[in-house]
Amino acid sequence: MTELVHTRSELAKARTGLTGTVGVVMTMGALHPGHETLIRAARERADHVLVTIFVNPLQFGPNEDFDRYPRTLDDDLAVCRRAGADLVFAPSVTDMYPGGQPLVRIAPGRLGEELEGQSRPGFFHGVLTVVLKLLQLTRPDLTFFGEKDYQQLTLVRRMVRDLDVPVEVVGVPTVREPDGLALSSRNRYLSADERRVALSLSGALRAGAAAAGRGADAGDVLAAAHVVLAEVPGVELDYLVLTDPDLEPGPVAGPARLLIAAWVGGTRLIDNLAIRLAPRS
Ligand SMILES: Nc1ncnc2c1ncn2[C@@H]1O[C@H](COP(=O)(O)OP(=O)(O)OP(=O)(O)O)[C@@H](O)[C@H]1O
Ligand SMILES: CC(C)(CO)[C@@H](O)C(=O)[O-]
Ligand code: BAL
Repeated sequence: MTELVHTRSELAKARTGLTGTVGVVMTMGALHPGHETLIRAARERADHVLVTIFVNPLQFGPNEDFDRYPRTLDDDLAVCRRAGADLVFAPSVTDMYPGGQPLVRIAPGRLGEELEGQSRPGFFHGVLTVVLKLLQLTRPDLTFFGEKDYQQLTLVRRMVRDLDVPVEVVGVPTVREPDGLALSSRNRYLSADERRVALSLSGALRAGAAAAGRGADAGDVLAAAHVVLAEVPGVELDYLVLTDPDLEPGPVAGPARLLIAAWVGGTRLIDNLAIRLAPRS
């Protein structure tokens, strides 16, 4: 059975009933099979699974899609039930931020200002602040994050390490459509034509990975990815970078990560792939 609670006092009461280990999956709702995979991963590792559903205003910029972000609680509950969640916490904005906008926020540091943070100022302050609040409220042993949001996963790991938060962060590989498109709640904004255009993001990443497999260096990996993007009109590239797997600055060799963000019509999409470069000689 999946119990639904909305307030922090209901959560506190329901949480005391969860004996044994607890795994938490944090989401903004509009659940899809990517989220379901996170819930099932939590199911395998923990005695109880708690899902949070909260569209966090703190991580949206003034011109972003907070108001139109899909809110589909009934459908989301069906997904949670099917995937075996025990408890769903779907608070209101007032319940999460009873004093209004928090004065104290988590500062994500250098990495929080790059890539997603450069295009979405304040984004990771908002994400890490709500993630820490949800960790305090739910007190899990394990928490599960998707590799689709790779920089977010990396920063959550860093926060947990740097601030000694007593939780294990588990990364879950990206779930894709059969044609390669990374599942994302924002995919529902795409028209059929835009969806075809959006395939060039994963196509570019795959072309980069294939070039690396043929022994290409970092420059040629990026060039191979750019070729795919150049073939498809309608993609407005934000960034395409090849970086260290921990997103540390400096030259890249051996294991690496290729990350992309682009606009397709009015929708901003992200994706990434693990790449193995030949070691530097
Ligand atoms: N395709 C996917 N594969 C694996 N994990 C995913 C996938 N999509 C989302 N997740 C993970 O689910 C969690 C909640 O993400 P969120 O609710 O923002 O969904 P989303 O699809 O990323 O939404 P959006 O389109 O708004 O970015 C995050 O840890 C995210 O990385
Ligand atoms: C982690 C998160 C639930 C925080 O609002 C959100 O950024 C998301 O859904 O990835
Ligand atoms: N999927 C991460 C949350 C966001 O894009 O707002």
